Amino acid sequence: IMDINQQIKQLRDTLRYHEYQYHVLDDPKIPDAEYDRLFHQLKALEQQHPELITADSPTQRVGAKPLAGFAQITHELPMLSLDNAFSDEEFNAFVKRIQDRLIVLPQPLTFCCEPKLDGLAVSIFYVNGVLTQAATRGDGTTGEDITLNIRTIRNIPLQLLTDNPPARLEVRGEVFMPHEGFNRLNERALEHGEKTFANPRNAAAGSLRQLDPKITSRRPLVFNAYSVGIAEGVELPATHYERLQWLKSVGIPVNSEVQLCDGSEKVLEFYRSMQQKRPTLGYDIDGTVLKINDIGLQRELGFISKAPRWAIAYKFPAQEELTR
Ligand SMILES: Cc1ccc2cc(C(N)=O)cc(O)c2n1
Repeated sequence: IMDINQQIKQLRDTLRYHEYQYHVLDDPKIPDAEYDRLFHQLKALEQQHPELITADSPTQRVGAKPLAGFAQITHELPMLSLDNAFSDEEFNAFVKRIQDRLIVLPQPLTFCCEPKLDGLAVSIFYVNGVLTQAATRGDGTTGEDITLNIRTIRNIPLQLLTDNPPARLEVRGEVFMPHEGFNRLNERALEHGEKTFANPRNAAAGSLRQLDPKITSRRPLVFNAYSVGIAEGVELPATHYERLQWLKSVGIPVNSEVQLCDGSEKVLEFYRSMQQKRPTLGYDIDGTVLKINDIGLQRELGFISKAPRWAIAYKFPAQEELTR
């Protein structure tokens, strides 16, 4: 039979595995009731042996008491905004600027293409595989420390799923609120005579800015990573797409619509297919993000003041306020 430490470790590993299957691979191996049973088994063991509780245990998602305010955090690498395109012509002009600039022009030019999630950009740090800090994008240079609130988002792992974690890893991505959770939240707010949110983006922002993590914990927030920031003690792949796959392999959720497109014609096909799919996704997007896939080329192209030369957000035409 296992001693308490072994029982606790096995329960934690089992819960982390099932969280990964459910939140990252969308392929749960056990019913929710079984997951809940294991979770409460761990909770009970930890309550009997509080000295064995660790901050990265799956039970430690909700902070104790509300904060008085948010500390400021300065990003080691600025969190940049994206230049916009509003037409095929503007996108093609973006591609032409790249082709004119590149010393060696690969044929075809490969883009990593993704939906542009309409939420809030955040930066999450893992030190030796453990979630240690999270911040809002803020003005791109300085954001707010929302670590306690980020820890409550169920699809963000408190620990990377690898035996060989990087010394330091910064994951950047978007926190958003799917339509189903948004509608439920507003219905409940109406029933309790509380204020409702105008749209899922505002609801996500309001939920992340709560000083009480217990409130954030009750909000249906989801995170999808879109890039790696700081990475120390790990050899990252040479393309953006492979880096996203690597993030998935260590337990970080990545949007399932991300795909590679060779050449601008295929990119415009992706843009149109996302526009078609938009009403069926179950969450708000306001366009697509199209990036040069090769990291070496990204480096060669660099940034214009605030935005990268190697990426563009091709937005959809503004829609009259969706009657959801
Ligand atoms: C570099 C960068 C900046 C903002 C981004 C924003 C999104 C987004 N809102 O989905 C996706 C990306 O790949 C981004 N990439």
